[in-house]
Parts: sequence; C-alpha cells; structure tokens
Amino acid sequence: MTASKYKRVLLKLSGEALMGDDAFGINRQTIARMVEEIVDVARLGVELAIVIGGGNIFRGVAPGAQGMDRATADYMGMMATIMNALALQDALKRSSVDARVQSALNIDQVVEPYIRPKALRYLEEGKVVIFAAGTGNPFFTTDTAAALRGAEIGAEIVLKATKVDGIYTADPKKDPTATRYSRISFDEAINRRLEVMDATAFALCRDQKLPIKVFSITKHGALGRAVMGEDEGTLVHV
Ligand SMILES: Nc1ncnc2c1ncn2[C@@H]1O[C@H](COP(=O)(O)OP(=O)(O)OP(=O)(O)O)[C@@H](O)[C@H]1O
Ligand SMILES: O=c1ccn([C@@H]2O[C@H](COP(=O)(O)O)[C@@H](O)[C@H]2O)c(=O)[nH]1
Repeated sequence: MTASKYKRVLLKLSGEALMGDDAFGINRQTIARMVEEIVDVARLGVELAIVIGGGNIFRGVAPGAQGMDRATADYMGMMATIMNALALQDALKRSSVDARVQSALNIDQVVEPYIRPKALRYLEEGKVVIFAAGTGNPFFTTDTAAALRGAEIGAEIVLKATKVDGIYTADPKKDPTATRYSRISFDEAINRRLEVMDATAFALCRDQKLPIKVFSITKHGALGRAVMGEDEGTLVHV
C-alpha cells in the first residue's frame, strides 16, 4: 500500500540545480541532499522514473556553444545528461536504492539503451529508472523528454523539480514583483509564454492530459509533499 496520491510519477530533475553553489558540475552535498528526498519517495512505494537535465554541464543554447553547429552542441548537451544520470544512479545505489539508467543515445559500454517494455518492467519491480540523453534528438530539451517519457510510461503526473518554487507571472529571477500561481492551465501557461518550461513540453502534456507540478528541489520535503498531492509549487492542468 502506498500513502502517495500517485502510483507512478515522472520526476524531471534540474541539471542546473545539481551545481548547488558551485559554478559548474555536480556538487556532492547537493546531489546527496536530492537523493535523500528521492529515497523517501521511493520508499513510499511510488514507481519513480527520472529524467535529468544537463544545464550544470552543457546546454546547446548556452553562451559557451555560440558559433557552434546547433545539432553538435545539442548532442554535447545530451551527453551531459548521461553524466548526470550516472552520478544520480551511483548516489541512489549508495543509499541502497536500485536504479537503472536507460539512454536515448547508444553508448552500450556505459548504459543500456532506452527500451520501453524493459523500463516498464523495472518500474513494476520497484526499481528507479533514470532516462538519460533526453529525447535523443537535437533541438529538444529534457523538459520535452520528461513529457514524452511520462506519457510513454503512463505516469500520472510530471513533477518538475527545479530552482524556483513554482511558476510565476514572470521569471522571478528577473522580476522581483512577479507572483506565483498555485494552479494554471496549460493554455494560459503557453499563451503567456511562461519560460519555466518549453512550449513543446507543455503542449505534449496538455494533449496527453498529463498534469505537471513545478516545485523547488532545494526546499526540504517539497518532493514528498508533491507526491502526496499536497499544496506545493504550481499545478499545471488541462
Ligand atoms: N514564469 C516563470 N516562472 C518561474 N520560473 C521561470 C519563469 N520564467 C523563466 N523562469 C526560469 O526558469 C528556470 C527553470 O527552467 P530551466 O529550464 O532553466 O531549468 P531546469 O529545467 O530546472 O534546469 P536544466 O535545464 O538544467 O534541467 C528557473 O530557474 C527560472 O529562473
Ligand atoms: O531531447 C533533448 C534533450 C536535451 N538536449 C540538449 O541537452 C541540453 C541539456 O538539456 P536541458 O534540458 O537544457 O537540461 C539541452 O540544452 C540541449 O542542448 C537535446 O538536444 N535534446
């Protein structure tokens, strides 16, 4: 029996949040703290699939990629997400949580490829599945990968764990007068061009009637509260 509101969730973990207060890469204390929260949720019996971003290492649209061929830069970004996925798997295993990485790009010596029925079996067995390399296609983001994999595995919700505690009327990092929504419809989020998530991800979730919850990964207990269906962050609904 699970006390959670959901049986199966897709957690989108911010790559950028893995940096903690560092300027780049993976901060050990930060990943350990995130893993503590994930372990608590996994122990509730929730089937947990994770898509991890790569913004702490490389983004195809970052200033560091300026002048590069966009597709090449995007493949570098996808490879960054594989590094994060391996770090996350390692940290979960240290906490005795069985986790499997499946990658949308093939690097057979390092991770297994994405195979949907196998991912579903892992989830049924209680293993955490980490989807790496986004969608496997350039010009997309890991937010869209979260929407795509969430729909494919029949998740009941996409939980976007990021650096802000919800969706605001404008980017709260740029506009201190912005206010937070507790709920917002997909159409409104798209029409208002709220950039917390890309429009492709919002549109896919809207079409699949897959709700999204945006909340802060740095706020203690927020992931647990989101999984319990409590009032946390912002719910994006049809
Ligand atoms: N209307 C808004 N409400 C909330 N955040 C917003 C809004 N518009 C822009 N943002 C920005 O969106 C960011 C979160 O999205 P972003 O894609 O940058 O990060 P992420 O998905 O958490 O990281 P990564 O790409 O590394 O996985 C926030 O840090 C915030 O500054
Ligand atoms: O499906 C995808 C997913 C990601 N990318 C590239 O990777 C980086 C990092 O992902 P974030 O979502 O920004 O964390 C992204 O900027 C893209 O360059 C991709 O091409 N396709």
